[in-house]
Amino acid sequence: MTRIAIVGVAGRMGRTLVNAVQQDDGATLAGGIVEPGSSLVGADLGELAGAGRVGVAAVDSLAAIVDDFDVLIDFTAPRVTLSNLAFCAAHGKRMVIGTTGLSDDELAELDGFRERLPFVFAPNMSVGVNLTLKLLETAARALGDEGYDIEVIEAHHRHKVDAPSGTALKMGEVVAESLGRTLKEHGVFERVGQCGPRTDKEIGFATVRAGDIVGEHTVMFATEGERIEITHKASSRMTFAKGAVRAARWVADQDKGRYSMQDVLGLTGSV
Ligand SMILES: NC(=O)C1=CN([C@@H]2O[C@H](COP(=O)(O)OP(=O)(O)OC[C@H]3O[C@@H](n4cnc5c(N)ncnc54)[C@H](OP(=O)(O)O)[C@@H]3O)[C@@H](O)[C@H]2O)C=CC1
Ligand SMILES: O=C(O)C1=N[C@H](C(=O)O)C[C@H](O)C1
Repeated sequence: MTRIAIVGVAGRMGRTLVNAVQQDDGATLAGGIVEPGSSLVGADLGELAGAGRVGVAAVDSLAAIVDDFDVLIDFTAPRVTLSNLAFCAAHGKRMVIGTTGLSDDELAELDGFRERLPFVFAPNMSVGVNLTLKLLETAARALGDEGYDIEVIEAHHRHKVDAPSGTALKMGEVVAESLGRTLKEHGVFERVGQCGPRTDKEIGFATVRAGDIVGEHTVMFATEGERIEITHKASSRMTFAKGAVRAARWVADQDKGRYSMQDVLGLTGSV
């Protein structure tokens, strides 16, 4: 039985994760962390998540539950996640990280933990998106150098704080790598005013923020006379949460290292 603690347990993903852990026979809910000083300290995690009383109270520090859990699931914010990595590395814990919006420097800092603890880091934990990454690799190899323009379009709820989404960036990276390009050189993240026609090799990104959209991603391959669109639509956060719990059970048996959802799902290859 994997003992799981959830940080950011009052958030959209945190609450969904409580339900996902409760529904998983191989996992047990060992703790939940809210922001320091939060009025939710002491609240029952199940009641917080609308899952009924579970008898585990929210705390506001990892130190308060350090002996209770094996794996920490973290869907919060970049600086919070990096601080939790340091804590988990120092205390022999494992992590599953879904946080997006890390800067290049923050990504380098995160990567530095690969020799200090086992952790899974993925911008999208759904099985569907991770399969889509494989489809994109195949499509890019077949179409990308044949005059097809590549655009990535994503839509999310009005509360999302980072853009483009981590998933959109990952999709762009997979396509770029398959074609020997980089997003640094070929990514186009803004078009406004007299920006001129598109160049052949650019990979464009477009972002929608509206209402309660859970998460939608399309990669378009367009040329004269036809257009191929590969789309994934999430309609419930439970798809991410179930993936994260699966990753937590998996990482509990791994050696130190940084892993992706491709590793968890056994989808071999470069993504
Ligand atoms: N990889 C994946 O599959 C997915 C990734 N995500 C990513 O997960 C992240 C969170 O998304 P979402 O749940 O929608 O965001 P929310 O804002 O709903 O949740 C984040 C939570 O973290 C809490 N928090 C902030 N600082 C701390 C701290 N120091 N200690 C404990 N808790 C803290 C916040 O508390 P407070 O409200 O008090 O500020 C909030 O409850 C985003 O980066 C998002 O992109 C989302 C869905 C799927
Ligand atoms: O913030 C969200 O909600 C989501 N974020 C992730 C991302 O940035 O890709 C994954 C999912 O699309 C939902």
